[in-house]
Amino acid sequence: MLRIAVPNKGSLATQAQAMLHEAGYRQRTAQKELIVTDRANQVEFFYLRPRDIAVYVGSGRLDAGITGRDMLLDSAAAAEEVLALGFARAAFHFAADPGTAADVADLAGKTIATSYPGIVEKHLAEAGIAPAGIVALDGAVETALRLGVAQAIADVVETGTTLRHLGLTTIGEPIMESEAIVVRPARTDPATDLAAERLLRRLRNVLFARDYVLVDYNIEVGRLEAAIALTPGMESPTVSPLHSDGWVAVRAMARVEDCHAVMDRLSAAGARAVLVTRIEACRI
Ligand SMILES: Nc1ncnc2c1ncn2[C@@H]1O[C@H](COP(=O)(O)OP(=O)(O)OP(=O)(O)O)[C@@H](O)[C@H]1O
Ligand SMILES: O=P(O)(O)OC[C@H]1O[C@H](OP(=O)(O)OP(=O)(O)O)[C@H](O)[C@@H]1O
Ligand SMILES: [Mg+2]
Repeated sequence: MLRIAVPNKGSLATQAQAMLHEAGYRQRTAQKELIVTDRANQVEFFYLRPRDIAVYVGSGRLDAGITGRDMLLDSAAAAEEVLALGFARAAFHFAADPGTAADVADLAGKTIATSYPGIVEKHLAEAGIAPAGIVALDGAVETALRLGVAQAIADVVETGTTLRHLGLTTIGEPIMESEAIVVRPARTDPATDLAAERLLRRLRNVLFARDYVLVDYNIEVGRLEAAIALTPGMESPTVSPLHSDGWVAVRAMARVEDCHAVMDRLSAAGARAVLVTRIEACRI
């Protein structure tokens, strides 16, 4: 049975579980369920702290897991990113009180608080910068500055609200861009490769189904080519005859973010009954 790690709390948990559910897997119905067996799909799900997931997967005890790219890098586990999932997007930044450090080089000799000491040590070592020390904290690291525990921090920044509330400013470029990812062990067990590939294929198709819609419309044959130029589809649109002479029905896939602009242009090009339908599930 394939053994998969799923985040049990925090920014990743809800969306990771929703995605697996959309991919046709049984997910837990109560927060206290720590292991769920999906017999129909031959998969066992282990609900773990996101920070521990790369470690379990890297050790080979679990065959795959969902975690954050920053957490994978911080853990230095023998696990590899195999699919980016596009949610829990955040940047990882140094920050401090305004005026205390203009650039990352100014962090030399300063104490830095972070929940990601692995990322920070690696980044500073590569840049040849020696901090006075790194204080590893579990969370709420921004507060460490106010309490005088450190002179700078390194933390996840999404909207920047937390930094703004404390009057802090980022230093230099982001250390990295993170998002939810699927990780697999660097050395996979060949016995689970097929089942893991099936899981990845399902997740890729969930992403696809979210990104694309089906566009249907009727158009006069004489205007077909102009309309098809607006909806080229993935391979080629389906064109079917209509009962009324001289008209055809067209079906094509389009990117969800483009669909309203495409609908406007189709209407202007003479299309009638322009309909957009969400894709419930697919295998592309
Ligand atoms: N505000 C945020 N917006 C988007 N992604 C975030 C945010 N905070 C954290 N993340 C990302 O989510 C992943 C897990 O971080 P999260 O903060 O949920 O874990 P945690 O700190 O262990 O949990 P908690 O904060 O609940 O104690 C990381 O990859 C991180 O980059
Ligand atoms: O830029 P923002 O949108 O404000 O988001 C960033 C904040 O979100 C995370 O905190 P979280 O809620 O995970 O708490 P934690 O620091 O205790 O992990 C992160 O550690 C930052 O503090
Ligand atoms: Mg957090």
